[in-house]
Amino acid sequence: MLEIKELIKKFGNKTVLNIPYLKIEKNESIGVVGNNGAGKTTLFRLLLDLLKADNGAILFDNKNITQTEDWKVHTGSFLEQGFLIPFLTTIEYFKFVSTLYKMQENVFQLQLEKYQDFLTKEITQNKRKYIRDFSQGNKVKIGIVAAMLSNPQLLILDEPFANLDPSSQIRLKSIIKDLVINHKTTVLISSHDLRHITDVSERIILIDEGKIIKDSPKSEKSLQELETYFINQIETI
Ligand SMILES: Nc1ncnc2c1ncn2[C@@H]1O[C@H](COP(=O)(O)OP(=O)(O)OP(=O)(O)O)[C@@H](O)[C@H]1O
Repeated sequence: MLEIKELIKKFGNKTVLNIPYLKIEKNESIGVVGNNGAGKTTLFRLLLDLLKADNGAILFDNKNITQTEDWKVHTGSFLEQGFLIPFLTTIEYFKFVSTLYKMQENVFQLQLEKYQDFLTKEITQNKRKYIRDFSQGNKVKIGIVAAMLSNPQLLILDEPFANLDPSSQIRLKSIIKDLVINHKTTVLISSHDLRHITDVSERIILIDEGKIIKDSPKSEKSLQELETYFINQIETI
């Protein structure tokens, strides 16, 4: 589904991402981990064509994402609150998103129904409340649901668990697992929480200073290796 070749991103003189090659197959669930500033968000922004690479290419179904729009309708993402439109109500925003993805009304309604529990009553019952007036965590929920609304082939979420309460984290993990198992969605998620990541991902990619230093299937052993890596990072500070 996705192929990255010779990808380099610099800010000024500093190379913040350098990935010679990475392949992501359809229906993989991938967790991206790494310390602050490692390059996780930069990778996601490049995958979404929100940043221009200094070198290399990203292919979605063999087509360069900078040269075609085809992948956009198959990709759902939520990286940060800048993706939201604060002066809209939740339903107005979801409707806007459904239009972008050319969703039929009945499919849109079914999808909304599916995510009612995750959104919780605070969001679903406050129909006239603007997105700007919701709490940080509830804004994140709205952004995540918008990303999943169209049942995308590829779902990219940056730190989705960070602002969520424990109940919402559990609900989100169950939703992500359902997407992977029942809808064959390809999922790329970053998180600083190794437990959340290993709960929802079958493959874990570790980034350090812009480079992939570990890429392995999830297992007790790989989780231990990750924990050791992060402990060693403390000792080298
Ligand atoms: N617009 C920018 N201008 C300059 N440097 C940037 C810019 N965006 C990111 N960087 C730098 O690129 C590097 C990678 O940042 P990135 O946000 O991708 O890391 P991250 O792994 O997502 O970190 P975090 O876990 O803190 O979210 C950092 O050194 C960061 O300071």
